Amino acid sequence: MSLLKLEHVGRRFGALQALKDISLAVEPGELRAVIGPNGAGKTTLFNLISGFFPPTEGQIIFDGQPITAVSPNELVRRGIIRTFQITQVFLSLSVYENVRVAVETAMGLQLRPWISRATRAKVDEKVDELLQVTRIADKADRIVGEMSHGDQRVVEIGIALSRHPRLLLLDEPTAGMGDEETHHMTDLIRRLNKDQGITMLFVEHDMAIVFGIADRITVLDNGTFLAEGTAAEISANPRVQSAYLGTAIEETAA
Ligand SMILES: Nc1ncnc2c1ncn2[C@@H]1O[C@H](COP(=O)(O)OP(=O)(O)OP(=O)(O)O)[C@@H](O)[C@H]1O
Repeated sequence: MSLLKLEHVGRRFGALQALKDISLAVEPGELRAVIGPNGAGKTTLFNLISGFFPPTEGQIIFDGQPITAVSPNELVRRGIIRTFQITQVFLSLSVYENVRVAVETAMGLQLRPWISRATRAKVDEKVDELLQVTRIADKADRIVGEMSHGDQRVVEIGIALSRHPRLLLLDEPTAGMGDEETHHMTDLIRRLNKDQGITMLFVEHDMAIVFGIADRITVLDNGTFLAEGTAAEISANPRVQSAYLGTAIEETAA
């Protein structure tokens, strides 16, 4: 069974049809990229899946259940995690403290005046695990507000992981990053998908990343579904080339 399904989904904003008749299915364990030119509807698609607003047409199904009218908070509980949606990065706190607060919140401990030693040990263990997975343990004591943009986004992902995502939505995960940070983020996405089995949907403008790591790629154009397939299929698709990619693909292949 597909983890996520969109059936003829559309979204209007007044007279503007931002998305029209989008149907797609994401399988468990998939790493799916969503690409398209500016204004194609990628962010709108993420907003619909994460419950930020409902579709005006069609149906969204997650894990076999319709979620079209489910609130964002309930979707987080069910495992649809979008980085900015749950991100409460406290800039004045350290990486460790940020991840600890996230883990405590995910465990329902934030309002408890007192935490037992056993529970504290469990929290510490989970925080350590997340710092290891995201490979940011060596910066655990750094104040987040003083870190680079790339490191802050890695902390965001650590926080997202504390929620046990079943579907992780990443909106331009490498935007504004230098080469080294981009490499770290790309490697993290790949490891979370391949080693931890987290199903992911990511919007990305950097075609080298998209073609390098995505299992499948969905292409939107002007609010409509243009194509879907593997990197090889998409790069060979004449409709995609003429609508959008052309030179970007040639540059990536060169
Ligand atoms: N809340 C909104 N109210 C009105 N119009 C909106 C809203 N959100 C998006 N739109 C419009 O919907 C269309 C699709 O926008 P969207 O942001 O989803 O595209 P995108 O593919 O994410 O673009 P980009 O790559 O530039 O981020 C655009 O015409 C945009 O102006």
